[in-house]
Amino acid sequence: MIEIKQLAKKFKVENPKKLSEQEKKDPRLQGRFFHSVKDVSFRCEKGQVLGLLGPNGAGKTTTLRMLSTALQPNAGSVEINGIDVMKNPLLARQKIGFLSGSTGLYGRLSGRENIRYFGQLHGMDEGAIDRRLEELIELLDMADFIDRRSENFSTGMKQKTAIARAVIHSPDVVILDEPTTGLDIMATQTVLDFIRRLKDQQVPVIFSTHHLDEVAELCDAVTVINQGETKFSGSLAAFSDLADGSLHQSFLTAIQ
Ligand SMILES: Nc1ncnc2c1ncn2[C@@H]1O[C@H](COP(=O)(O)OP(=O)(O)OP(=O)(O)O)[C@@H](O)[C@H]1O
Repeated sequence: MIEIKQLAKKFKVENPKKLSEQEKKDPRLQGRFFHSVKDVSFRCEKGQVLGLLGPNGAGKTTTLRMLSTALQPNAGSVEINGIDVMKNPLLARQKIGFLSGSTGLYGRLSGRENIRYFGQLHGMDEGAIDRRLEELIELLDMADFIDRRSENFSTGMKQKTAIARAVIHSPDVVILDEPTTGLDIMATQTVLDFIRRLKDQQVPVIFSTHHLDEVAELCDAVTVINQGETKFSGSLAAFSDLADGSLHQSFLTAIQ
């Protein structure tokens, strides 16, 4: 189980001229600080998939980066199976698999070497890495390209490699930032099937997306954030009930 309560994160605005027109008008801009996340709370139980929704700039990536320990929150708490992530970041990192927006693969290494390297960083022995790699290569349909240098990978190949790398250590919780963005229909389906399999294995998955069809297909729970605040958090059924069965309309109702 993962629970986050009242998370907040502000960034110092180093150069106000670089802010977009939208950001200049955003009420989260207060003096020299932009309060990207002001009050975000949600909870994802064992075996649940939670979809994190919100318009561009709502604070989804910032929230997920705090969950994964990549960013230190200014306020609030994150707990994974009772462990306080902020007090135990090293332990938490063992428990979390995090796919960030930028895949950041080492181009000179093959897909397999990229994934293997992360297994080593997690302290796995070579036999365990090999076994898990074979499983992931099959699940994510990577056999055709896994031994090629990753610098020439397509977007889909990069994303699959990055997902495999994020979960090589069989984490207790998986956090995916827009895992299907830029993928073709088949690669998207492979990634969605992979998330479904994690759910079958009782691993909680939190993923951000702009695709409501993915939410309908996969999610048990939905959290909507807008301008850095949770606007809705509940079951998919409750989200659907916000409007007359159209998730698109539910989303618009939630952010208003
Ligand atoms: N390091 C930073 N410094 C300053 N502002 C930041 C920083 N990181 C994020 N922001 C700002 O915080 C806001 C929220 O950004 P975030 O990337 O979390 O949104 P998002 O919901 O993931 O958006 P999208 O759907 O477009 O990916 C944006 O206005 C962004 O410009």
